[in-house]
Amino acid sequence: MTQTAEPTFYEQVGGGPAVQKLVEVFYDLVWSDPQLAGYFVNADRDRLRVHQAKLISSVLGGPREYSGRELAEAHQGLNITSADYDRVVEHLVAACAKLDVPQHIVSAVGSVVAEVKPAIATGEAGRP
Ligand code: HEM
Repeated sequence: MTQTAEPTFYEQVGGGPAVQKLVEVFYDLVWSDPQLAGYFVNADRDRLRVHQAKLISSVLGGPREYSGRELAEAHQGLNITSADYDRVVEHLVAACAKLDVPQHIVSAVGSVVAEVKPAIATGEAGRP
């Protein structure tokens, strides 16, 4: 008996090279945004790209090899505000649009991103 599996989102967007390109375009937008650049002054950008690509690929049903820190731990102490979080999500959506990621996949990623917001955007209360 054979069953044709639906291609995963990972396969639908074009696999590893497409995810890598997405991460590149995404961080180009984030890092050149004066509203956000300050957060990344001390960040190891190469490691960030690698971990983000693995995380996105796993979210899209690709190889699950994310080995970075838990998101709450990775962003702890950065005091990321809700507005800045939303701004990063805008850049992620813009990067998806630029690379013609199908809308149903962008929506699915958007849901995941909304779910993890409380773990990442913890800075509001601490802001002057
Ligand atoms: C949209 C949801 C987000 C996801 C999925 C995400 C994902 C990640 C991942 C996978 C890492 C790497 C963790 C590691 O290397 O162990 C990371 C680190 C980091 N993220 Fe995010 N992130 C998000 C939102 C944000 C936002 C909104 C900001 C700032 C405005 C931000 C700033 C940073 C910084 C500065 C680091 C590096 C921390 C360090 O090197 O110590 N992230 N993020």
